[in-house]
Formats: sequence, structure tokens, C-alpha cells
Amino acid sequence: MRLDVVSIFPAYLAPLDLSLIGKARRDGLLDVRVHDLRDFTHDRHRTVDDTPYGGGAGMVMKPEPWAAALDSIAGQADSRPTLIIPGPGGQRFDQQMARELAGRSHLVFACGRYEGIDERVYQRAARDFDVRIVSLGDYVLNGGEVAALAIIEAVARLLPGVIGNAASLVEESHEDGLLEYPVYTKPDHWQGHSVPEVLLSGDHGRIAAWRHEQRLQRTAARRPDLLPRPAAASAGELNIVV
Ligand SMILES: COc1ccc2nc(C(=O)O)sc2c1
Repeated sequence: MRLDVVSIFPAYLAPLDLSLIGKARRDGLLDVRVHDLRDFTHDRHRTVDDTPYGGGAGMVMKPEPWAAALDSIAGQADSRPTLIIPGPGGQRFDQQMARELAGRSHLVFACGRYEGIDERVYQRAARDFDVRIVSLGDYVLNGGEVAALAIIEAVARLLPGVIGNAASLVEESHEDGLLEYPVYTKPDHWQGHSVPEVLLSGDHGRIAAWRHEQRLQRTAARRPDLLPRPAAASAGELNIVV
């Protein structure tokens, strides 16, 4: 998978050199290219923003640098890329979208700042990209970089070879609609707290059943909205102990 990220703060994307994403890049599983939007300006001050038409607070990102950056990337693309523009008004990102994006060969992230990107950039980008406006949630960040990092990590970890043990992807939160079960490690007694006996039993059938029940209980207690209807009863009805 090729990933391009365009930002006026390329250093914000430095975490993509670390940990599993960094290793995937070094292993050739990911081709990640970070671009400084200011490299696509032509004035002495490398200007990327200007005042909004119609007035209002803040500044708007100019269309010309974005068009030059996206044209450059589109010109290098082997196939029609997906352009992800993080924004508070976007479609809510979730694990299903992560799985869908993991099936694409080329993702491009346009990280806005200020009050956003001139609307004409979105319209023009639709010529060369499948454009998706995506939000992490119902809150507002200062720009798209943090959202891009989160989306990239959620997508890249689903690619074959990125996570060493693919089995660990199976019973994760949201992978099959339930939250994950609690995990424990040594010591078996710690500050008056013991590991549940079933986990020390060696009975894999009992362990699997206990873990599934824990997932149901946790989901009902913390995220009943994830449970299939009509099973999405209140925690009290299910006698849930958090
Ligand atoms: C100007 O660019 C922004 C501003 C806020 C913002 N908030 C996001 C979110 O996912 O909540 S993405 C994003 C991009």
C-alpha cells in the first residue's frame, strides 16, 4: 500500500517512522510519503492561507497549493487513489471503514488547518481521486494530522504482515461488534488481586466461554449500542457487574 500525507506540519507525521508502521515501511509493506504543502507554493513567503470570502474568523487554506500537491501525487499514481480529507463534518471513522480502506492500494491524506480548505479543492479533487471526508468523532481538532495518524494506524495494522501475530486481530474490540475481554499476566496474585481461576485451569473450552461472556458483559455495560437489537438491553436487565 502506498500512503501519501500532505500537511503544513510534516513533522507531525514523524510517528509513522516508529514501531510497527515504521517496521512495515522498512520491510517494504508500506510506501509512506509525507509532503510539505508549502513546497507547492511559489511566493517568497510560501503562503498557504488567506482571509475567508464572506468574512468570519480565521483563515482558509488557498486552493492553488492543494491543487499543485494533489496533481503531483495523482500524476505518480498507478491507479485512482482514495483521498481522505479529515474534517469535523466528515463521515465517522470506524473499524468497518478501516477494513474497507485496507483493501485500497493507494491512500492520500490531505491534512487541513486553520478554518479548513477552500471548498473548490474538494470538487476538483473528485476528478482524480475517490474523495472521502472523515472524522474521528464528534469533537474538533486543530487540524487533520492527528486524525490521519489514527486512520493510518487503524488501516495499516490490518494489512498482511504488519502485525506479527495476525491472530491478535481476531478478538479485538469492534472487530466482530464486541469489546475485547480482560487480559492478565504474571504474577497470579498482586496487591490482593488474583487472576480469575478459569484462566489458570488450562481448560481451553472453559476459558473461551468465559472470555466470550466477558466480552458480552463489557459491551452491554460500556457500549450497549454495539449489541444487536433487541439484545441491547440495559446493563441492569442483564445483571451486569462492571
Ligand atoms: C482544519 O482541519 C481540521 C480541523 C478539525 C478537525 N477535526 C477532526 C476530527 O476528526 O475530529 S479532523 C479536523 C481537521
